[in-house]
Amino acid sequence: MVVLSKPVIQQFPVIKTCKSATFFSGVPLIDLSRPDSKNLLVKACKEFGFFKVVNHGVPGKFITKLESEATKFFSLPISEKQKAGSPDPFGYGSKSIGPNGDVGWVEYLLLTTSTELGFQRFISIPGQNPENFRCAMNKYVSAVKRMACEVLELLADGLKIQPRNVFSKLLMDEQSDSALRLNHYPPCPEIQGTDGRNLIGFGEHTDPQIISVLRSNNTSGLQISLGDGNWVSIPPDESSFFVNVGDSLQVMTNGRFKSVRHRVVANSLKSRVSMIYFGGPPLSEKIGPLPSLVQGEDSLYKEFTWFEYKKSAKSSRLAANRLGLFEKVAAS
Ligand SMILES: C=C1C[C@]23C[C@@]1(O)CC[C@H]2[C@@]12CC[C@H](O)[C@@](C)(C(=O)O1)[C@H]2[C@@H]3C(=O)O
Ligand SMILES: O=C(O)CCC(=O)C(=O)O
Ligand SMILES: [Fe+2]
Repeated sequence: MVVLSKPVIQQFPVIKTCKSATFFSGVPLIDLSRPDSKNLLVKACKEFGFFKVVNHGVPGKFITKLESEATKFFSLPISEKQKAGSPDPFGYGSKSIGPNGDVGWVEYLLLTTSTELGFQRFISIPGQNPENFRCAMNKYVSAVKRMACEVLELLADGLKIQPRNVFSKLLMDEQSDSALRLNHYPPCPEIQGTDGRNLIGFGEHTDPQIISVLRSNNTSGLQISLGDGNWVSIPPDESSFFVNVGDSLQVMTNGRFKSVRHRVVANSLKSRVSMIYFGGPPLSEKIGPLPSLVQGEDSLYKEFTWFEYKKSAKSSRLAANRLGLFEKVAAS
């Protein structure tokens, strides 16, 4: 008996974005070697919650090494990749994102950066040298974390708040709950010629953590919401990093910085590989608007621990407004 499966386009969410072929030219560009970057950073976080970083100090060889380890992993047969375990919360996932029914044209590895646990998954995978992977991941994560901390310290300076490590200390903490995600979006030839319709690779969402640092190969796909209902496509740049403000930083800055809504659409011809570092606080850390940022204004959010927020995020759909539950109701 021949079993005919439904075309991909009928199995995955599609969106209509006629303007996806034109790239957005307004992405704030932050040159970390320039002395004026702190003010530009603050402006970018207020306006978009998103920016591109150049002169970032992350050695190119760390980037290429981890990308090649990721590519090697994704080219293994599915039965081998599944030996990394399912992503509950750390492991290999394909087409399903999170525990609540979200799907996308993507496969990924989700790993914790904090303990050996992140690498143990690789011990049993034939064709994957765990030591090479561990080394590539360690070097990449340390360098990206250093850059993320520099950005966070410049942001504290730009906001004129003290101490300047008020945000970065959360990532530097030994207990920091940070993660690394390696995403692979295979090309999807079926969508070619399906006029203005795009297959969802990773559906729209905001990142719950403090800051996310994304690097991808030169394949397009990332889009951000401008907050006015319009979505724009981000031109890929393999030598730069893209940074997202996460929900926790939006809360700590009492809404000054915007946690950017973003998504990825699949490409019909080229494969996209992205590597995202999610800088999160320790699980027991209390997250709330910083007292120095609520002087003379209302505090917009209730305080929560990162554990509480993660728990609540875990039971939400990808596109949910997760911060809604923690917003204070304005007094009338
Ligand atoms: C649908 C989900 C996937 C996610 C956990 C969640 O329940 C809601 C938040 C999602 C997200 C988005 C950013 C990151 O990719 C991620 C690792 C995170 O911290 O929150 C994912 C979660 C996931 O894939 O488990
Ligand atoms: O893969 C990408 O380019 C972005 C994915 C993303 O937003 C995420 O993993 O949270
Ligand atoms: Fe994201």
